Amino acid sequence: MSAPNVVYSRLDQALAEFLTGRSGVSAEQQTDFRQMVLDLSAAQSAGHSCITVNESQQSLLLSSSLVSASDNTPLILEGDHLYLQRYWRYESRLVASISKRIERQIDKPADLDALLDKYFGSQNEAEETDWQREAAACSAQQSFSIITGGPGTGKTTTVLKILALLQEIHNGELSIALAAPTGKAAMRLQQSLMEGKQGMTDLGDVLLESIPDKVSTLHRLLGPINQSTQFRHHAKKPLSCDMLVVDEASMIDLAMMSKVIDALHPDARLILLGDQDQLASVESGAALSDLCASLPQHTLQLKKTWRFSGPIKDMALAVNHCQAKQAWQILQDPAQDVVSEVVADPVEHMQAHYQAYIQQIKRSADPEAAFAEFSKFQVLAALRQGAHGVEGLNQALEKGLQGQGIATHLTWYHGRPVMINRNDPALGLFNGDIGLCLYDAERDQMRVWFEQSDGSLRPVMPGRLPEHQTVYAMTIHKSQGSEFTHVMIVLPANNNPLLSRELLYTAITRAKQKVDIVASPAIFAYTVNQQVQRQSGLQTKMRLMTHR
Ligand SMILES: Nc1ncnc2c1ncn2[C@@H]1O[C@H](COP(=O)(O)OP(=O)(O)OP(=O)(O)O)[C@@H](O)[C@H]1O
Repeated sequence: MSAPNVVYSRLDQALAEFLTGRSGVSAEQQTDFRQMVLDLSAAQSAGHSCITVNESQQSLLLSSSLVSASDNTPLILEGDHLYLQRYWRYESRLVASISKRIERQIDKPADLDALLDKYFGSQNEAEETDWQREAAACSAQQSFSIITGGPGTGKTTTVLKILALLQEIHNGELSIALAAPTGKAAMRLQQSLMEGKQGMTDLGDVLLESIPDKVSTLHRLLGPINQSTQFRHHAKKPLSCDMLVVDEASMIDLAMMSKVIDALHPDARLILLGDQDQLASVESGAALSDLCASLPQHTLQLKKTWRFSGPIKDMALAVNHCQAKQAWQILQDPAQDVVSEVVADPVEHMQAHYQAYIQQIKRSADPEAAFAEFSKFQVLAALRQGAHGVEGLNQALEKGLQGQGIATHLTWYHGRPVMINRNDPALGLFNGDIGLCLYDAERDQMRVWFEQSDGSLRPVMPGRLPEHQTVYAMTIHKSQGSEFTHVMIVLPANNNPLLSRELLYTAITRAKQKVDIVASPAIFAYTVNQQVQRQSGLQTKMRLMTHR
């Protein structure tokens, strides 16, 4: 049976036709076979790694030569989970390499307790547990660990101390690599590490220099091969580092997670940092939350928030704990204006808050000043399409800006903000990077400016940009790994299966100072009550593997 409201893409249909034609099942079974492939293909696009099939479907599937329980057929049936071979392999490889890694015991370093005291202070039994210290103790003795926690819980601070502590143990000889899934996330981690290191000068130059602060994207770390989904580094040609730290790990999809772990030397350590309550990756899999659930002894959750307080934190917690009524009350609370409902027309609200940016670019074409204004406010929409989706909001805003003399009828106009949608390592641009198009009067040229990881700006000619889109509004998915001073969150007017608590939580936690929300009470409550359920066999496989 097909799931309600599923629209099958042409790719789903073509795959179903192709496989059914070669399935070898009887004519009367072909309709059911085709339906299963359609559902599997659509599920994949929706982020699931597999679908669950009942017993009679299993016997039908096993009567086809295209289905087996091992890896040499296009479809794999493992228990009641049906996979496309590729995703089954990613899951299996990931489980096998993590299992090998966690079997490796690291002896407790002799001076570990003293070093933990040095970096985290001594832990008195009567005091509440210092989870940062616990995370460090865990990571120092395990070759695979996950440190999770909401924004501002000290993940970066903790990892910096862990790196210093391990370098002390290893006489500064560990080769450490740092990475994040997107350019933006890499840049944020790099900035936090540089700031953190400035506060640790008493460690001495030699130790500080052994802690890297250059962060690369996962793509760049693995070494992309043009026109291919393969990388230069893999199990047979592993990365040379002794230790890898990956931030924003909730954004890593199953395929990438499997490739990253494959590319690590079997003796290398891995620390994943992330917030397991955030949205899972856009692609298939919810690898971080599956791994956290499967490996509690390797997962440390930081619980105390150091940066956030007040209504943004209260709102994020209420949403995360599925307390729709409390969250709505915070939104309506007249005693605070940090988190508020937008009652005006969303496009007018948006236009009003982009005024500072518009006035800035009218005054000058200085890219630094333009970025400073642009980064103060960002619209995050739940959906791509529709009047309240990214496309509708961007179009309506551009139309409004024409009245202010901004030439938005042109593709490239002075002030157009764009977001890159595809990695272009040769050009040094990555999915999620934001550029501002500014008119250079001296050259009589439009140039698009991008921030680099060291904070400097560089121009690129518009014609050279990889796939991109206008970005006054961006999807919440695209905002992962970024922070903005003030965000405006726009939910659609009608219920939509893409709405979820994780989506809203991710959007709220992007804001540093202020959150405005466009939503009816009913849509808001619906969103808070919906939870993303991703079908995957990762937890089952991990359980089986670790209990062998
Ligand atoms: N144990 C601590 N004592 C005092 N301040 C702390 C502690 N841990 C973290 N902080 C402070 O809290 C702030 C947030 O820490 P940090 O950037 O490490 O959090 P994070 O979890 O990495 O945040 P994000 O998810 O937003 O990247 C920083 O200013 C940091 O100095």
